[in-house]
Amino acid sequence: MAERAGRRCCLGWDFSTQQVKVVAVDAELNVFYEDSVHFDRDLLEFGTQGGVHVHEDGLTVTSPVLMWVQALDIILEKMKASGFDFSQVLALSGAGQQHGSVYWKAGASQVLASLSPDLLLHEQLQACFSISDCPVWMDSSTTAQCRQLEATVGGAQALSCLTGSRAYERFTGNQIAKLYQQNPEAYSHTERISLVSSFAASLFLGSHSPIDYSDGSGMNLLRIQDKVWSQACLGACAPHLEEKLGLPVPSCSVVGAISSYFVQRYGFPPGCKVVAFTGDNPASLAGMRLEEGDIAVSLGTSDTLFLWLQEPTPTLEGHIFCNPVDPQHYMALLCFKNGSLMREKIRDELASSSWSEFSKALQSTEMGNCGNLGFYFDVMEITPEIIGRHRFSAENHEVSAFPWDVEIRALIEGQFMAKKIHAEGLGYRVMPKTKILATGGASHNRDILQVLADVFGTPVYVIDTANSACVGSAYRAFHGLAAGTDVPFSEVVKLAPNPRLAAAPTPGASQVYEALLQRYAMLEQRILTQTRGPPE
Ligand SMILES: O=C(CO)[C@@H](O)[C@H](O)CF
Repeated sequence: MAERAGRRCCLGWDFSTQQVKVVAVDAELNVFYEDSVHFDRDLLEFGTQGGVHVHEDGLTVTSPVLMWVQALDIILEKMKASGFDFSQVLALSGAGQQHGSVYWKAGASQVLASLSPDLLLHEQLQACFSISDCPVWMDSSTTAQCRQLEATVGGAQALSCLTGSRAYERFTGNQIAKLYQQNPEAYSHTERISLVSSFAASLFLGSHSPIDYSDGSGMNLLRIQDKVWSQACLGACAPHLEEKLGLPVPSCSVVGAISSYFVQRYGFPPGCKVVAFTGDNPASLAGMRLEEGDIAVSLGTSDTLFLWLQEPTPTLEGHIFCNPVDPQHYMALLCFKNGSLMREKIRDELASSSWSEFSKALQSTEMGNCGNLGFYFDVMEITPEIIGRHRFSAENHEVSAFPWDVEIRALIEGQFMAKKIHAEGLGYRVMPKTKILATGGASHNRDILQVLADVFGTPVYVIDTANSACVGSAYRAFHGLAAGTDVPFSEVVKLAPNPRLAAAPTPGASQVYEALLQRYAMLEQRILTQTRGPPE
């Protein structure tokens, strides 16, 4: 993309599972430069698939830290070769895949502080890590450590109230516990443990960057109410852990100025500020400019809900994180595994694999589906843990089949009623100004979005989130420039392009779904009781 001279800007980085990506955003919040390096395609020597190595046990999943370092070298050299004017960069921030962890070997901080501008980063950091393969969010090898952690603090619900989530295998505290137990020598040679986000920030800082509150909430270690490490959780995972983590900081913090390496090698201005990096999902919330009371619904293979919460109600489902743009508030993530996976299966089975036929079924059936309700989980659902297809008549009798058009509406209404019910279980409440931001493949189907608007009783907007973590990071960098002035994030990003209205709730929708939602919740509990016994 051509670069106009003298364009003051901020950079937003994303160290995601499959690539490192960067965008440059100008003062009018226009994205005018973007680039990326794909690990599988551009760094073949590391031999990753989807950016990771799945180990023989089928549970352990890691990524090579030097692959991430080398990817940054490649992008910066590409930007330099393209004539990008680094001298115009006022600040930068970034995102990293959540939960992953990087283990810096003793002495690394001295190397970071004295990098030679004549060499690439990866040529100088080869010996700076006590383990070269970092556990990432797809790892599920720490079940024993999860049970130990929950037992230490009084159970799963107690851990959720403390840290925002019950113990999850991918969460960093459990990964650190596993490393300490299985490789104590590497652990003892580790001077600092970073998340992927704070590791990336450290490269730009030339020193160890602190972990921010929002990404730190994905570790099962941070007390989300008072934003300090939980001594009980630290002690349950590994000794001397607090000194290896450093103190967490507010996500909007300026953590320092860019290191001289980048000034001398690439021409960044010495005063270029580094704003704390955060997790990819918190950065996406910033990129979507979610506000209090809003919901973002990512309709992909699995569906993900991003919620903005004032007062969270931690449960055994979903995750509560500290909010990345408002230190007083929170965000929540809820994952529904049977997303497009089910929508496409039912489309193929009943609508001749045609979305237009699928839409006709939604257009020809009425809101509330004459009281028919369905639960469609061909793989074990996460929220809640149910599997199979379950259909109920208006009289709550389980039936074996619905007419094709009733089945299609029952699928979509059921998916969205589940989202509303479980979002409210986390403390979410629809507010008068609430809007839903829909993203992902299914957000291109207006009839599906109409059902979403009707079930929630709120307008649905569509927004392009292709670069949401990067763009959100650039927005957070601009917000960092205003640090100390109490300018709210929403004020900093008000010039950004607005989402487009896609569907408004049908008059009378709230009345229809108020009763149906209660039945759906009751029947969901009935299925859970039948499949796993009465609640504890
Ligand atoms: O584990 C996750 C969130 O809890 C994933 O969305 C990772 O952040 C993806 F990188």
